[in-house]
Amino acid sequence: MVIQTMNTLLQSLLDDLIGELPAAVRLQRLVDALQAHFRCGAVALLKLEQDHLRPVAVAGLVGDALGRRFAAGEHPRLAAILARRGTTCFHHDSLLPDPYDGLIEGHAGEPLAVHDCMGIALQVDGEAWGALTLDALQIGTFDAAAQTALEHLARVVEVAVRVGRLEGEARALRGTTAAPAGPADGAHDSAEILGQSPLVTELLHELAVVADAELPVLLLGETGVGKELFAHRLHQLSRHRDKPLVHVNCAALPESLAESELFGHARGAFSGATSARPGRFEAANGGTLFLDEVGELPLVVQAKLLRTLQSGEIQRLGEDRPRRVRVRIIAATNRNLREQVRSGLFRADLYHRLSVYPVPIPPLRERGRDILLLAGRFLELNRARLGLRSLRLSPQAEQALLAYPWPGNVRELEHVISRAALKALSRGARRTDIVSLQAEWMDLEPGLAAPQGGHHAAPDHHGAGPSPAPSPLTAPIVPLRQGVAACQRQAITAALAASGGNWAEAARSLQLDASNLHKLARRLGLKTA
Ligand SMILES: Nc1ncnc2c1ncn2[C@@H]1O[C@H](COP(=O)(O)OP(=O)(O)OP(=O)(O)O)[C@@H](O)[C@H]1O
Repeated sequence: MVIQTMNTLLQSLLDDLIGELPAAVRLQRLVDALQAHFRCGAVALLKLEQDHLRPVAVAGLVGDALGRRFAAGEHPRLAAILARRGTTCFHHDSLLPDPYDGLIEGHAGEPLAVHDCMGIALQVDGEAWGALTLDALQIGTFDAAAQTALEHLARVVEVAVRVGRLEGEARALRGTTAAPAGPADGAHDSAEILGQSPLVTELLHELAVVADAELPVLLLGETGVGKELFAHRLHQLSRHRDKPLVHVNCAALPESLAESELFGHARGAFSGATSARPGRFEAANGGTLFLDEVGELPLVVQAKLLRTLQSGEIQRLGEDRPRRVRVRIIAATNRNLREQVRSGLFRADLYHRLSVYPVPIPPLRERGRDILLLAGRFLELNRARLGLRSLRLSPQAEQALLAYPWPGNVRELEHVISRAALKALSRGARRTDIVSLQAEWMDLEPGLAAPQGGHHAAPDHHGAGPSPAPSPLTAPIVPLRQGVAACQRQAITAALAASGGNWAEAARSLQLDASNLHKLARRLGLKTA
């Protein structure tokens, strides 16, 4: 790459500031330009959130780096950078551990070569915003001139962050986004929801739009896709975010107690009711009631729930007096509720009430490289929990994670990484090593087919985990048509994963016409619309 002079660099950064660019793209271009200008291995722009730093744009770091969080207290270099205003430089002989040990792209699993590192704290609107860090694999890259240049360029980065923030606020004021003011500075505004694939970005946008309406929302998706997380997100984005969010796990409510749990009871309403007690509806008054696993609600309770939704009133068990409640309902299920209605397990009228606004949450296998972002988060959590210097994925493990259909979704990914990290230790990895998790430690079933139905029709079972895949010799003989469908499903899922959920790109890689791909995906149950 041509090394730009300071003037041409400033010119192109200013052009980006003036131009209409999504804030995240502007920050990424900035980081790429800094990497080229300083001729360094890696650049990271990190946002300070409470006590940890979250990468919002990186260049030269492995794919999962964006999903990681670096606790300032655990990384003395980052703490030192944050503690002062100017450039902080660590020379190659510094003994302080580097937060990016093992994370530099192209240096998979090797300790970082002796290198220089510098960083600078960033302030926006008079407050600490985060930091910019640069790592070079060549000693002496960050001389006095480079350190001074970083001080000038850090001001441009601060301006870019501020412009992104102001643009976000302006959009919110114009009402082009329903999201309440949040970190609109180009950083991925998703609290703890990780994901940058088109499907997740679209979903977050949809949640922001629907959050403020009083409508009930029905979150649909396979087990472990994050329905609970998205329900919390909806509540946080709603105007009732200062009011309670009450979580009810309908699957854990015994039929005999369900009514009093939801609606409360009067003193003496049943034996053991020694005092009057409000139910979950009253507890959620003014806020949100999250009915998790709503498909498991007993039919008798479904009838009472329907009455409450229709009238906006509840009646405590053993009381005649109705009480008014104002509660926003978010329900979630991994069941196919329409199927449940057909088989008489779920009331059709309640289904219609709850499904005014159904929100399908895409399964992990359709989120492309989000798998690596999430893996990065879980790697970092395990690294800290196990007290390891560095925990990363081998290139083969990365590929294996991207190709696997994830029937248990994000929860399964979390468990796979934790298990593999423990396996690494049991195989003799030392805490001071850069530990690379190997594909074979993940115990991913080869050739496991994706569950049928895609995210629009949630599967009809709970906690689906991977079932063992038979070897070709022991595989049962299946009708050829069924075998071909399984094969097609797998190829489409893999292509979608590789394209980050982009159907046009997936069609190209499968050498299919896009409309034929859509038709085939619908026929295979991978898509409904
Ligand atoms: N996008 C995401 N970013 C970060 N963490 C996630 C994301 N999605 C899911 N998780 C994590 O995955 C785990 C499972 O998520 P959650 O319990 O919300 O799934 P669920 O769909 O409600 O599952 P179930 O249907 O089995 O109840 C949680 O630990 C959650 O924090």
